[in-house]
Amino acid sequence: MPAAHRFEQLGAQAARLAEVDLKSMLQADPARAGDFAVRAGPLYASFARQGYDRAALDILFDQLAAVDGPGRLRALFAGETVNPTEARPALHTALRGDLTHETVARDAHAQAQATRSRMRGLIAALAASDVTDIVSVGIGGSDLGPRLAVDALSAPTPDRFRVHFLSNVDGAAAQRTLAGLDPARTAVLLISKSFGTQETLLNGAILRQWLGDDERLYAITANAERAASTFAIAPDRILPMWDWVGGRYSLWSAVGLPIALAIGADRFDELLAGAAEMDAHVLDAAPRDNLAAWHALTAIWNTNARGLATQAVMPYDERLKLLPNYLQQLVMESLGKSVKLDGSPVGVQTVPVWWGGVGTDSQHSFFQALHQGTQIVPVDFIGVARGDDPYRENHAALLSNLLGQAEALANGQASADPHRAYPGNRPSTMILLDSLTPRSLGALLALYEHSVYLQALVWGINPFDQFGVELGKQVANRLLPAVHGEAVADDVVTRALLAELVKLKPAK
Ligand SMILES: O=P(O)(O)OC[C@H]1O[C@H](O)[C@H](O)[C@@H](O)[C@@H]1O
Repeated sequence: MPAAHRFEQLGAQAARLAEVDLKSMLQADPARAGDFAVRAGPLYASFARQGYDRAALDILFDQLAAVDGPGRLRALFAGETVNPTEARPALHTALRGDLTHETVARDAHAQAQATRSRMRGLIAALAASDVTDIVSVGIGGSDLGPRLAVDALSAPTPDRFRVHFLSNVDGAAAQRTLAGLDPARTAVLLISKSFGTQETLLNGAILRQWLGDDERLYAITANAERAASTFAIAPDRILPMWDWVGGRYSLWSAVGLPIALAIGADRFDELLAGAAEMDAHVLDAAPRDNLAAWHALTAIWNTNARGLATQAVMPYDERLKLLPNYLQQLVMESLGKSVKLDGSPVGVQTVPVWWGGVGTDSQHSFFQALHQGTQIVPVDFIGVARGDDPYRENHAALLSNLLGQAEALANGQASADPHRAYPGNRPSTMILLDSLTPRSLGALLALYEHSVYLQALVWGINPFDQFGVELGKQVANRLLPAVHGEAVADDVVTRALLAELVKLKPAK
């Protein structure tokens, strides 16, 4: 059956269920609470509050079968060219496990292992030195994953190194990062797959000058030549990346060095092991027992059957507050496409806008709109069973808020006063972690990676390229002389704005 017909079938299911609300679906079929849930390693996820029923789920799982989900997962792990527009495999799974006997994946895994032993050597050398602070310079995939994992997994007071991140090209970011740091006790990591990223090159130049000494300057890159030529970094201080690892899938590689410095090499290995455990689950579990399949098909349901334009992610754990930022890149850079692999239009909606914030803070800002606004926003709630802080009453309150919000969104509450009525019927997925550890975080992030891959299969798009980010960079580069006042911009609006910038700039 052509893809267009499959999406029409989904639309018909949504139309059939349009007048049925979650509360009555659960009343009619209370076994959903147990049946619409999947456990995988340290994670448990409940999809019981999504607006599909068993018949609609059958159609959804048919979608995955129609695009050979299991076969295409094997192709990903085996190192087949799953990124055809750049003629590359995407072997992030080989960075953390050894799940295929194919030569390409085996070689990738061996290179990753060799690099991890070099990382251990570097960490040991830095630990034996006077260095107390690490500045990690990178942006996008060379920043968001390490930043999230360091924030999520660091002890309340640093074990050995204080790790700082510098990404924005705004000089204020460099100024703030460096304030209070001592160059003699700081090591700098320049992380850039391409070593051609403007932000990282400019900030790298600032940091190199500030350090005044190349000894504590390191690079993690797939372009060692450029790191050596532009920053004179010696080969023993350059760790490799490879073109078979996408930037937003790279925290498992040497890009994760800030993580390993912050939490130790053993715990970094546990993060990889947690991801590998999820990889094994996703590869081996039948579609109906497969957490990534459920998660991906839920996204397809909300986007294509229900036409929902945004998706929120709400971690109820302060340590996961950067998860929405990380997922915005992983999901939206991967799935923000409108053409299929063959260049033809997808013909249906692809990625919704991903956004979110930490609970409970978000309850006091935008949850009003989730409960009573006109837009239906599906939510991924993320909770952690065991808290690690000493404040047990706070953790109980946190969990009751997590459960309470999801329940209130689903069930609503009638009132004679329309201002005080809660319509309910607002869908959410609940993802629970046993505790926040390297293992569970690794599993959670790998789950999202695989969900993204499966969504891309259903839409027929390439989740591993990101040509959309290039044009803006090119135009910005062209405009640099005009910003310096050395050229005139071609575009009439840009020209007017540049003139206003000159007028607005206060004289010193
Ligand atoms: O690691 P780099 O080559 O410096 O790239 C950093 C980031 O910038 C690019 O523009 C892409 O949008 C990202 O996918 C990438 O992670």
